[in-house]
Amino acid sequence: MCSPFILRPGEPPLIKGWLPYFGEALKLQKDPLGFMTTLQKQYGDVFTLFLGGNYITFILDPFQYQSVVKNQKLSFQMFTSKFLMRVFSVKKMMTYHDLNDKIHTSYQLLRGKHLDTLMENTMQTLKQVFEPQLLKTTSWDTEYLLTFCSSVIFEVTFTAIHGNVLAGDRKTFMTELRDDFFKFDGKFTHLASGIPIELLGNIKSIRTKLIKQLTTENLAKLQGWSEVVQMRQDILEKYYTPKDTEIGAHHLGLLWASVSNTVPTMFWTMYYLLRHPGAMAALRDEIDHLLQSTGQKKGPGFSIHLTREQLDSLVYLESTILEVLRLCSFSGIFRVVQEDLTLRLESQDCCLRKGDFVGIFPPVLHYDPEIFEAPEEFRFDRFTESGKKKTTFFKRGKKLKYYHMPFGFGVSKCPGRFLAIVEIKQLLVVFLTYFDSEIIDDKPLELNYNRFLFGIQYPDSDVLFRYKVKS
Ligand code: HEM
Repeated sequence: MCSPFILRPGEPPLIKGWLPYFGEALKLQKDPLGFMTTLQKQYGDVFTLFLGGNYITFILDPFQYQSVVKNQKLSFQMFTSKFLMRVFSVKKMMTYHDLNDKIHTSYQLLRGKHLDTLMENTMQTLKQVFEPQLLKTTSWDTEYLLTFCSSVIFEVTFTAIHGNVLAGDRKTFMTELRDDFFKFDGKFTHLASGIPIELLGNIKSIRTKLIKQLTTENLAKLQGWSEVVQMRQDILEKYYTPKDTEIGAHHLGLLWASVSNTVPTMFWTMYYLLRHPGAMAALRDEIDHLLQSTGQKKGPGFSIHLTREQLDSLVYLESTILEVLRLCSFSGIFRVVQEDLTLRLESQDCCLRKGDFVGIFPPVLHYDPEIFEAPEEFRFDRFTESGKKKTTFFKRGKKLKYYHMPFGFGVSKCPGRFLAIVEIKQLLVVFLTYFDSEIIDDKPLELNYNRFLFGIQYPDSDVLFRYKVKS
């Protein structure tokens, strides 16, 4: 869009703010939901916001999302290529569009029977992580909850997807990689918003180090790559020479996608359970019942084994995770307008300009009191009905197709969603079966909106909790 900006007929109302470049970004970051719902009351379900140098037309009515999903002239690829370049320094996606398509085909290896193998690997790593604890006496261990979740999720996910480090170096390798990863991840929104990496202290050298760890040569030192990494590598080798470090940048992208949202989801799930003993007790009951009905006794060592179907039968466990995602996801879903066009919505036609963005902001849906009663409250059984999974939610008396969108939608829907949920379920089953736990800092936490528009939000501080092997 050219400046000074003059609205053309058919274009939605524009809210520019007074700050050059940032526009309304600071207000949105301070209170994303409050700000968006105020604008919705004032301007309706369709309006354009000027944010960080971009014009983004938000469509807030969930019955209109379909028009965005179906429109072929709204591109996700253009959005994602720029993002990969800024954050991970992956350059080839900008020019080789078929590379993106090929990589997408590899994501089928994150579901179906392939997921069973990933689950097996996850259980093996959980065993490695927790077995030493189980052999300890029953004294309490005190830890920070976010630190605990980051460490376990990083190790479990990295090992399931990228493989295992040969014994000996394993712990040192994992600790160093994890620490570098979270330092890099801490500056992720800066990078995504286009701040040059040179202005971010030592992040450039940390990113270079991470990329190097994941180049062809170093990846080859890991054992048991998942099928998705194997296929990604095969595809990349057709586009790059084996020594090209950009291969490592692609793998860093996958590592980031697999860890960065799973960690805060795990954190909030544990946190809500620790602060809601009724929910914790209901989940323990559900898990105990399943273990009994599958003839599994909790012995002294680590012996649980559950299939995917058995995990899926834990409806209260799943509902708890869905509820956490509803409360803590502040992702935006974006598409780039490829040419001037008119989006036909039920209530109006909406003219859009080439190069601008269309955005959907699911938190407005997730916190809509017409869809979710008392939306601010954590209700672990919200996604259950008569002991079964609940999938029908209504607005204006009409059944909603989209009511829960922490994983995005359409072409960009998260391909790792099944793995993320299974992994969190496995960790919770292990943790609730073998350990008693208590929160120590019983202070209420808030979401820190540093990553608003990008996934699950982190808490504004860490909290202490303690756990011990059940006697
Ligand atoms: C609770 C955990 C997770 C959440 C909330 C989450 C959420 C998301 C969201 C919102 C997107 C972007 C959608 C968009 O821009 O429209 C995405 C993309 C992606 N996610 Fe996840 N994700 C999670 C875990 C995982 C895991 C475990 C993996 C494993 C590999 C993964 C792999 C990916 C990939 C590869 C993409 C990019 C897809 C593309 O380029 O189209 N995610 N995820």
